[in-house]
Amino acid sequence: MAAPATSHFSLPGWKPGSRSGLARRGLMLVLSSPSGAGKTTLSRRLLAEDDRITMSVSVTTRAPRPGEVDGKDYFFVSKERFEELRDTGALLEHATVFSNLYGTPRQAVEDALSAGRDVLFDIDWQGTQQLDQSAEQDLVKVFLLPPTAEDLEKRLRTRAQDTDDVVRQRMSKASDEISHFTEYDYILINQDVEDSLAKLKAILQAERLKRRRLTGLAGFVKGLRDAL
Ligand SMILES: Nc1nc2c(ncn2[C@@H]2O[C@H](COP(=O)(O)OP(=O)(O)O)[C@@H](O)[C@H]2O)c(=O)[nH]1
Ligand SMILES: Nc1ncnc2c1ncn2[C@@H]1O[C@H](COP(=O)(O)OP(=O)(O)O)[C@@H](O)[C@H]1O
Repeated sequence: MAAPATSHFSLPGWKPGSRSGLARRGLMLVLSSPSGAGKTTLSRRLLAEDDRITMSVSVTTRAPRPGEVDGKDYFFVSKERFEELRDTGALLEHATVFSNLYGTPRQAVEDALSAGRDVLFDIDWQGTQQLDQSAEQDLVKVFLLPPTAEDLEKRLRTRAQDTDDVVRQRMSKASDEISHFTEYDYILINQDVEDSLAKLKAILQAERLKRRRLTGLAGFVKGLRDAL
């Protein structure tokens, strides 16, 4: 006998009320770019508009910029504390960027993923390579490019949070950073924030539908076929 029309809501693997429907593994969305291309801006917008993704808050030995909040933008730590975290395996990946140490706390990422949430990372190419080795299947790698070199410099200057020396240092590293674009799955030329955000959301939506992430799919399809 055919099952009642609503019975698929109780099929294994189907989460009632969830917009995506099927239970799935959380994914790890990485945003990398040369400094000033717009990672922080896009990350904030995405987090504000998508309640299924959590930011991975990195630890760093860099000094806070004006307005940056400890525990929200970064965990600002001493070099000694950073080394202790790194040496006790508390970091999922770590790298030196612009003479400062940066790393991703492991526990928060594992907790979010096991709760079925997605995690957003603003990390450089070195960290991305390390995540690729440990979590390739869960990783979605997006690289942002500035539309022009002039735009990049203007953005670094209008952010007005770094000294002239720091801006110069970041501009001179930009070409090296950009050379890693081939290691990424998606490229966004960040000319217009709204347009880039729409594209980033489209990437996320499509990646969430990848068959291999849908842990509830086999049970759902089995239930569906049994009912046919
Ligand atoms: N590998 C790695 N890179 C990080 C991490 N956190 C931040 N970064 C990168 O470090 C670089 C400098 O970051 P930041 O000092 O905030 O400067 P900004 O990119 O100009 O905003 C950027 O490329 C970040 O993506 C981390 O936990 N791991
Ligand atoms: N598409 C864009 N068009 C114009 N300005 C932008 C755009 N994206 C970001 N910005 C500005 O550029 C500066 C650097 O952006 P930010 O998000 O801090 O870059 P990143 O995190 O990659 O270093 C900020 O002042 C930001 O408001």
